[in-house]
Amino acid sequence: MILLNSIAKVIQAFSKLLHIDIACFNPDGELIAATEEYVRRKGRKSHALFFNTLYGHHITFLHHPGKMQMCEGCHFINNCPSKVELVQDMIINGKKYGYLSFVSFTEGNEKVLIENQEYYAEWLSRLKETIISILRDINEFKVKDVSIQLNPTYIFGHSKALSQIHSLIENLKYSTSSILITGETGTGKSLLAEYIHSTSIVSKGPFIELNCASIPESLFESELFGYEEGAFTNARRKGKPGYFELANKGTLFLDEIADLPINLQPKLLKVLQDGIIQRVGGTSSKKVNVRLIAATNQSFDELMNNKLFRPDLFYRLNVIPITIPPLRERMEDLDLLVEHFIEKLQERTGKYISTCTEEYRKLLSSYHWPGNLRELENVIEYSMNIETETRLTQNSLPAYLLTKQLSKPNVETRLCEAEREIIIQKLQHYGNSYNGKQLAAKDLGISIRTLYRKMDKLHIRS
Ligand SMILES: Nc1ncnc2c1ncn2[C@@H]1O[C@H](COP(=O)(O)OP(=O)(O)OP(=O)(O)O)[C@@H](O)[C@H]1O
Repeated sequence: MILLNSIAKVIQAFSKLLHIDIACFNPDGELIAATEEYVRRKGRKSHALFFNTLYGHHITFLHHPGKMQMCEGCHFINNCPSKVELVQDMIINGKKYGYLSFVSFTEGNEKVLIENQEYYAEWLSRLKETIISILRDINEFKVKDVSIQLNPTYIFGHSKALSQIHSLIENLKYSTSSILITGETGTGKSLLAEYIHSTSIVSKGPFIELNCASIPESLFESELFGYEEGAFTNARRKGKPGYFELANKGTLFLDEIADLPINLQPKLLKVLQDGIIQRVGGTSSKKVNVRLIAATNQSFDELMNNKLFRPDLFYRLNVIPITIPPLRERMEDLDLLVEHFIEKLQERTGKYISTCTEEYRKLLSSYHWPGNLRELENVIEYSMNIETETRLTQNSLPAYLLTKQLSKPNVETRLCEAEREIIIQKLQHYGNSYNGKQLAAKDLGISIRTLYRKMDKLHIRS
């Protein structure tokens, strides 16, 4: 759904030149850029299973793909809108960059592609080289291309809190002030950040997302600010742009900002104040124009009390604070969200169920949703997969949810809930990064492996 503006632009140019549709996928089979027609016809589904069958084939020619045996396992089996596809692995020196596909959806184009296979295969190879050279410069799979997700669907619902957030965002259309989004896990902070970008004055620029919890501390500075050639051992020739440079004239979304190492915080503060960055190992400076949105599910009061977050940076980020309440505090929005997720998941599950029974709805509304919207979406996806009726019924709800509804919690359930709360508290305190988990495990007196096992069992997101 996101990103790589430069790849999207190259794809548009090749598509215009060759009069065909084009799609580009990452090594996991997720779409990272495509022509609009491709997205309209085939959506943004992951093609992981299908591509696995193609790995190592170099260029594969698919005529009426939905009917081919090798398409077994693909969502579009027997119902594929593509007439012809020319697919190529993007592999260089054994490193997998993903897949590229030239597609024709019309009969006229189908004929041209079949008759000129070699010509198109040559262009496919050229496009592959161009894209790989871009991907080498960008940490591609953390970056998202807004150019093909112009309108992330954000459901605001009828609750007072969400209506207020909606009006605030309407008011912010022409602003590039920093925003700090807080809220429990799964409340929709990342989606809201994308939505704010897509409705803002910088929406034509890139939306670059960086999860601060996923980057090793030693790489933070070079990831944020980039580096020059020779800055350190293994540095790339010609250096590499950092996230600030990539987000120039657009939005930089720093997710899990509370995990930003304390020694880097003054550097971030400085860039936010003067808009000037200097690459690691570089001597010259560059002015960047970046709108910053940050998000966290941790409490800043606690972090600041424990001297893990600098108050000056907090105030600089918190110019416009937005707090998304947990789902259990805005159950008025549940119906709308259920409808939205059912519709959203039709394609993925291949079930064209459009609603649920009253009983199903009631059971959902009496649950407390610790995982918020993410958990709700997962429950609905589960139900849609196993439901045999034309509406979602209570029979398709996951067992854990039904047990919680039908019986009073027994001692074991209560213990699990207490354990879950304590672990979540510790993770909020120490952060969700690997280091944070190590500290949390130490504090709890368990090994990190036991912590992971418990997180898995108690459905705590790692
Ligand atoms: N208002 C909404 N309308 C529609 N879908 C939503 C909404 N809020 C969240 N979702 C969906 O719920 C899921 C979780 O949302 P998201 O990843 O944005 O949450 P988050 O708060 O950033 O989570 P975390 O803190 O764990 O990173 C996503 O699939 C997202 O699309």
